[in-house]
Amino acid sequence: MGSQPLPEPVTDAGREGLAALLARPEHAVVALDFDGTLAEIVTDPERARAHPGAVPALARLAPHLASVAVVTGRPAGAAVRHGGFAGVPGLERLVVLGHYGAERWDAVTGTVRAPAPHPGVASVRAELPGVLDASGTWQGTWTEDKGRAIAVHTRRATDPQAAFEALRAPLAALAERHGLIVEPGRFVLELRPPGVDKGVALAGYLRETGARAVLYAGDDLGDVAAFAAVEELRGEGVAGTLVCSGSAEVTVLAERADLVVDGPSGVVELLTALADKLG
Ligand SMILES: O=P(O)(O)OC[C@H]1O[C@H](O[C@H]2O[C@H](CO)[C@@H](O)[C@H](O)[C@H]2O)[C@H](O)[C@@H](O)[C@@H]1O
Repeated sequence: MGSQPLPEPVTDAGREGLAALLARPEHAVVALDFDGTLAEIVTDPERARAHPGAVPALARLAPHLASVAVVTGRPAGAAVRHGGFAGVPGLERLVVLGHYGAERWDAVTGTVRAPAPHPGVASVRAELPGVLDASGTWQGTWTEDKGRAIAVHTRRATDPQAAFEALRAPLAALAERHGLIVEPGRFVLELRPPGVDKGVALAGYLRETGARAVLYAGDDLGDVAAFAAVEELRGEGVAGTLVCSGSAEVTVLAERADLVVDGPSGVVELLTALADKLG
């Protein structure tokens, strides 16, 4: 069986980023979003699982690198569970930055570090049913209580886009009343504490590891902050490659990416190609 061909970034910065990663992988971090990047989008978030090729590819790739990190809006423990990341040979140093960086799971300890919960979440939890009722009947709208944040999903609503648009303003007002922000995503509006995002989380982690190169892959609006952080870090001499896990639902990342691949299966092909090159 031959090697998986390595796709070529379309930008100079992306080509430089990939070349730096391949030249000195021990100084490189590969960081990836979970839903829509490592896992196919499904209608029920509880049923999301890492693409079957994702963990095997990461397990081959990670030993060559400074580190692999998953940077997700999910609670860190949920991402570990849905991803099947715990106890995998090769992923002994994996880190999951959950809740947009508010939580952290380290494979080396198997534990989650998290700050005290924001008090606004409990108030939002109490008021949300009333706000949803007052916003009209969006049949199929569904609430995911993530403990430190609450996500209102419209993917299963009769008109997902209309429900998303109609709920945006009332949920923003509810969040603001209690010191939270709204994080919009793929047919989801998440009410969560401010102060951290994927860019802050990723930049902090790259500084901690002393990485000189990073490849970041994402698919959704929450990943824009991570893209911006990588763009900024290029100015500080960290080589960066930005990968978009492409979908018809979100186009903003594709416009900024050095490389667009075909959803999670394309991400897995890329990870496999990198592992083949470094193996
Ligand atoms: O940062 P991510 O790893 O991309 O997590 C962001 C949100 O992902 C999940 O919702 C998305 O995936 C669901 C399962 O495929 C899908 O049904 C939903 O429409 C998507 O928005 C998750 O449920 C959220 O909690 C995450 O914040």
